[in-house]
Amino acid sequence: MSAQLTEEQQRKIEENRRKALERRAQRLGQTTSTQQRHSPSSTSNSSIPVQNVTAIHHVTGTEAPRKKVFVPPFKKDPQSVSNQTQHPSHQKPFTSGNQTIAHPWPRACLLPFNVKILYYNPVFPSPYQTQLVDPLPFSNQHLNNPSGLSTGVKPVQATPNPTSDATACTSSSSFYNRSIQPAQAAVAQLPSNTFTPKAASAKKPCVSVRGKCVSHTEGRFRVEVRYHAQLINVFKSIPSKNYDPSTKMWNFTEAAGIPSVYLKPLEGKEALDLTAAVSRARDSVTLSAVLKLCKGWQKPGAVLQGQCVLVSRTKFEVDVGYHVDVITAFKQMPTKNYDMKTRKWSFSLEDYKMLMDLLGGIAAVEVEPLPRAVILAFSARFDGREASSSDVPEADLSAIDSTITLSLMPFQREGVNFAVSKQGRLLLADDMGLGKTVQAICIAAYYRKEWPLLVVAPSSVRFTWAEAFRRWLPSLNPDSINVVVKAKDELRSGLVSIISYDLLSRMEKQQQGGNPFNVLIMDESHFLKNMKTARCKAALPLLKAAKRVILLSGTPAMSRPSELYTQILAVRPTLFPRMHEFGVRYCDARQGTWGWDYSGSSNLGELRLLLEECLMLRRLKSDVLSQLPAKQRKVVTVTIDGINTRTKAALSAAAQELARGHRSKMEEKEALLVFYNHTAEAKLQSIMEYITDMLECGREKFLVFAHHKLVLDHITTDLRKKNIGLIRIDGSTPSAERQQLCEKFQFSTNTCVAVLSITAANMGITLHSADLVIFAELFWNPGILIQAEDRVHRIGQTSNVNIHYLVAKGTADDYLWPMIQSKMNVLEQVGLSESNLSDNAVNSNFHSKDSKQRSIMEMFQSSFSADDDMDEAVLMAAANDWEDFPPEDTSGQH
Ligand SMILES: Nc1ncnc2c1ncn2[C@@H]1O[C@H](COP(=O)(O)OP(=O)(O)OP(=O)(O)O)[C@@H](O)[C@H]1O
Repeated sequence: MSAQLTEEQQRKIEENRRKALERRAQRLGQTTSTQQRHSPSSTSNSSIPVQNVTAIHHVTGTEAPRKKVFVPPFKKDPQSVSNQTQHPSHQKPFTSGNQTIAHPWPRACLLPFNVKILYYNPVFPSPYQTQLVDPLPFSNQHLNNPSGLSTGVKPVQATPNPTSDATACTSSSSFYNRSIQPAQAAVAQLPSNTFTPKAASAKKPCVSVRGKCVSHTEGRFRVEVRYHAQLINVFKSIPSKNYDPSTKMWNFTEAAGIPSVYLKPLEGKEALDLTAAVSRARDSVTLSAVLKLCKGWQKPGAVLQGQCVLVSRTKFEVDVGYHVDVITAFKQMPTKNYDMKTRKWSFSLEDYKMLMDLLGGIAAVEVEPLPRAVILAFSARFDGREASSSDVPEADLSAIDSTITLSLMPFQREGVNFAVSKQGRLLLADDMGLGKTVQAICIAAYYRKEWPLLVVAPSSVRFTWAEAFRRWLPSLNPDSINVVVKAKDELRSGLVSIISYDLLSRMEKQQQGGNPFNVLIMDESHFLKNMKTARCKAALPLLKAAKRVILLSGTPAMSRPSELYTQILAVRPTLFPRMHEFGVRYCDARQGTWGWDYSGSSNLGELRLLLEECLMLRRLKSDVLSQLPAKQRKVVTVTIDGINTRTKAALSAAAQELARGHRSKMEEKEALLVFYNHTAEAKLQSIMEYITDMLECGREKFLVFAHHKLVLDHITTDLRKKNIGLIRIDGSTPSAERQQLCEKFQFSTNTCVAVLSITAANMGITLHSADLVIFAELFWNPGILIQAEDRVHRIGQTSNVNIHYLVAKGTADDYLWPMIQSKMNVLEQVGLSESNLSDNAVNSNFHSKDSKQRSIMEMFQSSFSADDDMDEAVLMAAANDWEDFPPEDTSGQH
């Protein structure tokens, strides 16, 4: 940096700084003395904020000339600076115990007029940060001050914690890392017996009420202070207030963080003393400081407010109205850029520090700095050091099954690299169908030595996960995969456990007791979006304990940024330890009568950049279309565990009947149909569960194909109950209506689902506004399935198409699916089917190893072989007729 600043630039900076100081001094009616202090020959005081000069030194990288050595104005000379931190008179305790100390100062002088209180600047800490105070994390930005008591204390961003935020804050030489942890600063650098109450009161003639913040219950602090009517009004205005009759004290949440306060008096002994008083001890602070921690704080005298916003990985923009000094400061920045269209100035991040210093010196203007999280995340760029490389290093996957590593598409491999570069903590937000499962398994396998692994997923895909592990990690013993299906099942019985969110919330006790799952995959992690839900409450302790956290969601936030908060917290707890900090910056937080409203959105571009830098990887289909097959089929293993005993009995009777053999071909077909029919009934619940999950996962438009009227009716009724917009086309839909229905689906945003009969709606209609087709049931003729798939996979489709086949174990699907697969492969070989099922979707586990079942399958194949001249209309009629039978007759006799 220093190399880039010419002498002329440095002179201008200095001149501008001096002008600003002069203006401020004039306002304070102290022009003469200030000017004296800033005369080039002066080596003592200055009213420029501490950070300004130190920051400039940092930027220039040169040894600070003597004349620039800044001495805080409340010090008489440099020697007194050391007095501030080392003088024995400061080494007495401020209070004894938690007693409230009555103070003789008049209330109106809670903060003396000549005390200038600045944000603690986590970015450019000054050498005087021994004055930092951690007033508990009382940090409560909700502390509002309608009484008008407030001046002077400004809420500050939390100090970065370099140790806890290893990924973002990697270099100890970074100036971010030099900042002092507020609490530590106060404790470490101020002797515990810094100040006596007597001394404090003697030196603070302007505080009428003195109190302190102390821990109350977990997550709350209370303010110990004697009665003060105006103060009570302030307390009452704080959303998290609570009055505890037993202690007769008010307590508040340690909500959104302002963990430190930096008071910097302009001049005068009182001011000095106040600063010292505030610095007393980590849990003790003048109450005035508490009262000033309000959102609406303004720099005294500031008439123009502005904001810094990150606009790219290397640039930030300052959004502020016109002010001549501001423009002058802007023009001094080496990387300045003015956009004529937006009329905004932007700069490279390495200019941030210098610019903020200059702007800080302009009293009439207050510019909100970039959030702490942004500064942490992009620390190397602020430092002027280029981030080592934007390329993510290649992870060594040699220890992982080659079945998976060799199958990864290039973008999936990049996903794994990204995850490893983030130490296995990430939110993988790839578009739906891009293979998040395969990437997550590969990432988890990279950390295999740290297992046990827990997968939490929507209940409809638990078994699909188990199948995926078997498919992709053949080295994993299948017996070590434990799908938890009942609340009383042992959660930790396998090396890999798979559980649904809902079941997890019913197993809380068990989880708390056991060893942590070091590696955690949370599928459809937006299920965690609401902190108050049971599923989120159950997941949070697991997330806290896990070393690796792999969140998967194609739609991490469905409608507002606040939905991202818990997911960010899960992956990077130190980024925004408190919701309020996140809410103010990205959710346009507004205080209402009943508390804060975080339902809005603000600074979204910056949020995206931040997430991408720290924890999130998102690729859209359009980004990787060239790597994708046009059609991607997936087998979703659903369970029929929840079916009633009657259906279960009927299903097994049908299976037995089919296995009995010795029958005519006609009898065989009938037996197969009965089995097929009972399968439909058995799958009803899981079909609906899967469709519901798809909707909850943000699938906006999709097709559901089924064969039986029973299934079509069930889906339609259930979706209508849920107020989901749908169209239905089956054999009874008049041809004249079909086109209308298709147009409704294509063009209406409210129509989400097309419920279609496999046989009646597999041709002649276009529904390519969707890119997902779900087959709730299978059908023995793959040609018909392919035709049905092509309702979305046709000219006009710009995306790749996902096809999900719902297959239930222990049903006719066990036989139908392999048959469909082999037939599709035949079709593909002759160029009639576009993607190879065995490559993309089929799991070999669907080939039953049971010899008896194999023979049934063969029978199926022969019964429904392409050569068979069976009249499908007859089959269909038989299948549909079946529904008219009362339950007791559905045991296969019809
Ligand atoms: N590299 C690959 N090789 C072969 N098949 C793949 C590969 N990646 C993904 N697939 C297949 O693509 C289909 C979709 O993948 P997957 O279900 O993991 O996507 P997803 O991103 O989790 O989708 P969703 O968000 O809808 O759950 C699956 O059948 C999967 O087996």
